[in-house]
Amino acid sequence: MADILDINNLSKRYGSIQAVDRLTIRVEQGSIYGLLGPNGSGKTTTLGMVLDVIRPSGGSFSWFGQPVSRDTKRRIGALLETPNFYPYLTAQKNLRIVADIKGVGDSQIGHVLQLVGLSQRRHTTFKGYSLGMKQRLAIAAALLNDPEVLVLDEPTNGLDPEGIAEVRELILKIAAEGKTILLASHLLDEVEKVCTHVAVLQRGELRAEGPVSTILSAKDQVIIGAPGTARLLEVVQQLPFVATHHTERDLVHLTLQDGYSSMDVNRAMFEAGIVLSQLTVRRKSLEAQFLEIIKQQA
Ligand SMILES: Nc1ncnc2c1ncn2[C@@H]1O[C@H](COP(=O)(O)OP(=O)(O)OP(=O)(O)O)[C@@H](O)[C@H]1O
Repeated sequence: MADILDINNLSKRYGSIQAVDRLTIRVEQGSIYGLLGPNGSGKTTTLGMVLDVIRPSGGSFSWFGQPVSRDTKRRIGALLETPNFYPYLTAQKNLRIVADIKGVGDSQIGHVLQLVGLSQRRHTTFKGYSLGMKQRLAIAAALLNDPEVLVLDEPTNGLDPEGIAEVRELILKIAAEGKTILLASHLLDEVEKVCTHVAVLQRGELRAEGPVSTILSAKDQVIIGAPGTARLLEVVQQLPFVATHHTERDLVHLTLQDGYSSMDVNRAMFEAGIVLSQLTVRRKSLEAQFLEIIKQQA
């Protein structure tokens, strides 16, 4: 897959605050890429830099293999904050104004209204829209120039559950049209439901990156104990299907590679002549997984 966006050691410092610290990520064509992190982790600053509205302190990035330019910007649709629409004009008229500003003509208006599910309400004035509809209209505006990439900052912020569901569905629909999407979110649940890839940020630093299915997979933890922890640990270290392990008090905590279960652990221990005094499986929530990623390197 071709790279849409390449970010290389990108940094931003505000006085004593290192908002983004040598961030390196690649966004592949066709992905829905989530920047996930708590408030203040540098998501908005990162989006601002790649959209050329915030000047980096260091590092570089390229869009479609090229430095940022008017040409590359034309291929990107972005929604960093809720845009101002005219409250007393209809959705359609508002989009006409945006199309005019973007210099793209009216040809896409019907299509984008359809895409965001507002065709039926195109003659309603903006002030009569719910927050969810307003957000969808804003996304429609960002799509007017038929961009290859859509960049969204916290796209469901402030919406009610129905609005959140609508916007998430819309993101998937836009991606299904072949567009690449880069979005920032502090909601783990959102990234898990919507994104194909994720970069976890904390205090401006990259903590984990990759396909959502591997980074945020909520793996079970197998906890085992036996008299003689040293020998137990020795055997654990030789098991090829153990993904991670650590010791807490006298117990060894394991995560296993896909396709293996506590039964395999039990069998392997038995074969090594170890009789386990404890074997427990702890289901790990996604939330716990995320907190662990952040905690690991804090
Ligand atoms: N213009 C600025 N001047 C000084 N510090 C800033 C500025 N913009 C952002 N920061 C600081 O940089 C850090 C990263 O902020 P940023 O807004 O990028 O994070 P974020 O992950 O998008 O968080 P949020 O979801 O709260 O917007 C924070 O500590 C923030 O206070």
